Amino acid sequence: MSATVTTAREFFSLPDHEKKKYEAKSASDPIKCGNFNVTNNSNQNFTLWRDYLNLYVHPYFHCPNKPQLLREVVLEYTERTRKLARKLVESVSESLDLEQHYVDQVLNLDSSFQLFAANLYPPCPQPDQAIGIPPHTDPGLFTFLIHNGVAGLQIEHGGQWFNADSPPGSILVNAAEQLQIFTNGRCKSVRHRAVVNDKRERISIVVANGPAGDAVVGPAAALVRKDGRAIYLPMKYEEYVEARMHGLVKEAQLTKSRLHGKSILDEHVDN
Ligand SMILES: O=C(O)CCC(=O)C(=O)O
Ligand SMILES: [Fe+2]
Repeated sequence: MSATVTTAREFFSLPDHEKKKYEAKSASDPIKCGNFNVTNNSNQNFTLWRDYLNLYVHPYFHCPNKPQLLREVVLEYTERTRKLARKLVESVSESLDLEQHYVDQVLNLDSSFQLFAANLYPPCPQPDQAIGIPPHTDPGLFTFLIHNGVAGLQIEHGGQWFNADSPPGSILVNAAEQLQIFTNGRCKSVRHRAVVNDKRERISIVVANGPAGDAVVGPAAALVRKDGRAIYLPMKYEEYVEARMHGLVKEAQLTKSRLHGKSILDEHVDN
């Protein structure tokens, strides 16, 4: 885990012309880096303070060639975390009495869509007027987060923000949006944000573990029968991710789906 943090940090230290090759051109580039160090963009009145590197790592693996060790380290970390994510999904499903076969068939985790993100938050001279990442929930089933030992992650609970800094050597696990949808609202995706500080640079490594891109994710049939209704609309995961990315680009519509311009996580009532 520490090699992953260190090597990802080295990516940000590469000369600009190396990083430029991977500068985000389109939201769906499999390798993209950039920064959000912009003031007053669109509807926000605070500065976004973050450099990032985003990689699609499964089912197809994409990674810059430099720094030298990055490929090897990201490959190992993402393979191992994929196994862990699978175990967690299986455990949750088992606890909800869902058939293993059904879960495999619907989510198709052999082809799971996995995203690796490195976030770099440089020390910020005015941390109370900036934010690393604004409040959001993550796409996917489970998100795993590790960091370089500097505090910054906050989690919302009951309308309040709490520091949620995991101890060194541990992986913080957040339930994400498709888990909420699949469990028909039983596992709530965790709203979180990253704050910045004026003293120490912070690095976080986030792995978003989703179902397969072509999996149509809606509430599990057995849970819908039990609950008498599906509270979310089904949607193909890759379409969801794409729609969401456009939301991210516009900064305004974090979880808006294309479905009637309605957030897929807004409760959907049939009548
Ligand atoms: O850096 C953090 O603590 C949070 C990062 C995060 O939420 C994300 O990349 O989705
Ligand atoms: Fe997140």
